[in-house]
Amino acid sequence: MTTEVSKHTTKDESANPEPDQILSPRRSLQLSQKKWWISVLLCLFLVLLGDILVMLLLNFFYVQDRRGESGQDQQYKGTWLQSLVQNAAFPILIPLFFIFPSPKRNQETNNTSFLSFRLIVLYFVVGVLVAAHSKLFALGKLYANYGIFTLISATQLLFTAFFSAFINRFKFTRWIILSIAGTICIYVFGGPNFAGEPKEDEESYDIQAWLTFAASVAFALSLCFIQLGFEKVLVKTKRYGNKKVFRMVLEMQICVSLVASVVCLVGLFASGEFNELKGDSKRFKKGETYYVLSLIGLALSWQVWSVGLIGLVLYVSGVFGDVVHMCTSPLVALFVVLAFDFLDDDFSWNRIGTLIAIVVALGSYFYTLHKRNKKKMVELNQSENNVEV
Ligand SMILES: Nc1ncnc2[nH]cnc12
Repeated sequence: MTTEVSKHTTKDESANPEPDQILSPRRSLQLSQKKWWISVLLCLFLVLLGDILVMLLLNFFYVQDRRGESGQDQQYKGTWLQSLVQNAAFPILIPLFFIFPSPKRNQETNNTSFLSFRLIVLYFVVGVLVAAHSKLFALGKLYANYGIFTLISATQLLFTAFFSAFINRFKFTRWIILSIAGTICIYVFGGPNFAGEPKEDEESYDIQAWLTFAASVAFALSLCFIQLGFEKVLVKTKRYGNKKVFRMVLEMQICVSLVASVVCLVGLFASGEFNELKGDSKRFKKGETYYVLSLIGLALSWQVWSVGLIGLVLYVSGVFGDVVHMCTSPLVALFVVLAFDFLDDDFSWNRIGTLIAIVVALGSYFYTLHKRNKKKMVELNQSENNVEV
């Protein structure tokens, strides 16, 4: 399988040995697999942290902004701003991009172009998809009951699996299928409450369904194209040799967010929403300073989430990234229950059940990854034995 688990040793690397390759191939593979597990766990933690912070701050924002009390039709406004906030804090990643190391320079990585035409097209397409799902999810959340939003947005994992099968030639194992099924149940039954829901007489389920379906498709496609970009396009620039390094995640996130932010900025001005910002900040219960601070906090939290998610796509796959994102739902709900006291929210039995189910859903995916790593080790041992004979 080529789409999952980085190819730990390649011909190119053996031609230009780095410290790892001076060790025996077996030890070197062991080390790179250990590094790979640490990277995966770190990205998983970033997705969890990002998901929790985003939902806490979004709830804070919608509790404070009193849009239902304004007397005008404010309920569905402010979504260009929300989608801009989801993407706009990417400049904080630029210093990190220069801090994180690139693979050591060698003949292959020396004379390489920074951007190729295909890479520019990829960043543009993914940027537009990200802007689209940011805007559509932001709108979908406001049109009706959040439980229905969750139910429909659970299709994002089905779409991701479907598109991955074609675009990334993703191979399913029975453990991955179990993990996907478990994740959908966890997401549907364990989700948090959301303070931006409209009053019952304002709910519009039809519009919500279409917006959320479209958002789920755009989100799934963006994950698959990001994976394709890492495996087939970014690799071809040869800037990173044949390695999967964290710098690639930062490059992808910075370039994609730049495009998405431009699209959202155009939307913000073209829709006239920009002129309403002053009124929005004045309506905020805690005052303008908290309005600005909550938006800054949201923008930073979205970056944490995105970097973790794109990291999981790089190290594992788009399907795994989505599984992790959706599995965080009950933990997000737990933090929302602890932090807010609205809608008689409590951590009910179904949520406790989904918390336990996370172990099964993530465990079965991890089992597949562990088996693949083990298979690589066995193959290496066999090839070493063959050489010795
Ligand atoms: N993937 C996603 N699922 C649900 N809500 C989202 N908001 C932004 N991205 C989302």
